[in-house]
Amino acid sequence: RVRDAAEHVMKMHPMWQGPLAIPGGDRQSPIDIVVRKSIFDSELKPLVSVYDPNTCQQIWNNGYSFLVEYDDTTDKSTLKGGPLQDNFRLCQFHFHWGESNAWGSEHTLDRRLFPAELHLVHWNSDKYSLFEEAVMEDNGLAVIGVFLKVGKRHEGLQKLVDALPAIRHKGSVVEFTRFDPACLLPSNINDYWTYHGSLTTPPLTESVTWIIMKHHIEVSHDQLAVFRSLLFTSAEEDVQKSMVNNFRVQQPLCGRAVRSSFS
Ligand SMILES: NS(=O)(=O)c1c(F)c(F)c(-n2cc(CC3CCCCC3)nn2)c(F)c1F
Ligand SMILES: [Zn+2]
Repeated sequence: RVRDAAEHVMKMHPMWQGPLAIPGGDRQSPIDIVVRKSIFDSELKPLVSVYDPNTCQQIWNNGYSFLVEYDDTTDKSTLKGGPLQDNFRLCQFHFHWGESNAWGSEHTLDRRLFPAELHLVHWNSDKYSLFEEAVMEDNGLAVIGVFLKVGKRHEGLQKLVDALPAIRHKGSVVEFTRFDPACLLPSNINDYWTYHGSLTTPPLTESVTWIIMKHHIEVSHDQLAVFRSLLFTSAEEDVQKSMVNNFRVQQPLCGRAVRSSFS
C-alpha cells in the first residue's frame, strides 16, 4: 500500500539510520490504541493545563519537524492532574504529518490513521531541573497527543502557518511570540487515553507518560499543505527534500495497559 511506501520513505530519513530502538526497549512509542481493550480508570483526574502565551519564544525547523519553543525556566506554562503525580512544564510543541491526508499520525485508534498529530511536550519540574535531564528519566516527560483531521480552517493555527515559510530549511529559526497553545487543544480535554512510553524520535528514551486526546481538532487542507512545504534539508544542500512522513512506525505494546479517563 501507499502508506507502506511512505513508511519506507520515512525510514530512509537520516534520523532513522543507526540503532532504531533502545535495545530491549519494551515501552516504545507510538502504538495503536485498541479502544475496546483500553481500561476505564475512575481514579484518573481531570487534566489541568495553564499556559501563558507570553512564554512563547521561537519557532524552528530542526530537520525533522518544526518546534514552537516556550520559556521553561518558570512554572508559568504547566500541566498537572490527569494521570500525573507531579507538575510538568511546557517546553515545546510540534507535529507529525504525511505526504497525503491518508496518513501522518504516529498513534492510531483501532488502526485508524489521521493526517497529522500534535505533540505538546512537558517535563517534570518537581523532580528535575532541566528538560535535558528529565528526558533521560522515568516519569520525566508528559506529552499530550492531539489528532488532526482535515476540515474547516483552524483560525488559531493560521498565525503558526504564516510563520512557516520563514523556516523552510533545516536549522532556520524565527522569533515567535504570544501564541497560546491551548487554542490547539480540543474543547473537551477530559476524554483521553494514557500509557507509559517513549520519545518517538532519538534518543527514544522511555521517559514519557502519554496522554492521547479522544477528540481531534480540524485544520484545513491548505493549512496542512503549508506543513508539507517545509524541507528536511538545509539551504546549503543541493538536493532539497520536502518534510513529509515524519512519523515513527508503530511499536509493540509488550503487555502495557492503556487506560481511559472515560467509559
Ligand atoms: N514525538 S515526541 O516523542 O513527542 C518528541 C519528544 F517528546 C521530544 F522530547 C523531542 N525532543 C528531542 C529533543 C532533542 C534533545 C536534545 C538533548 C537531549 C534530549 C533530546 N528535544 N525535543 C522530540 F523531538 C519529539 F519528537
Ligand atoms: Zn512528536
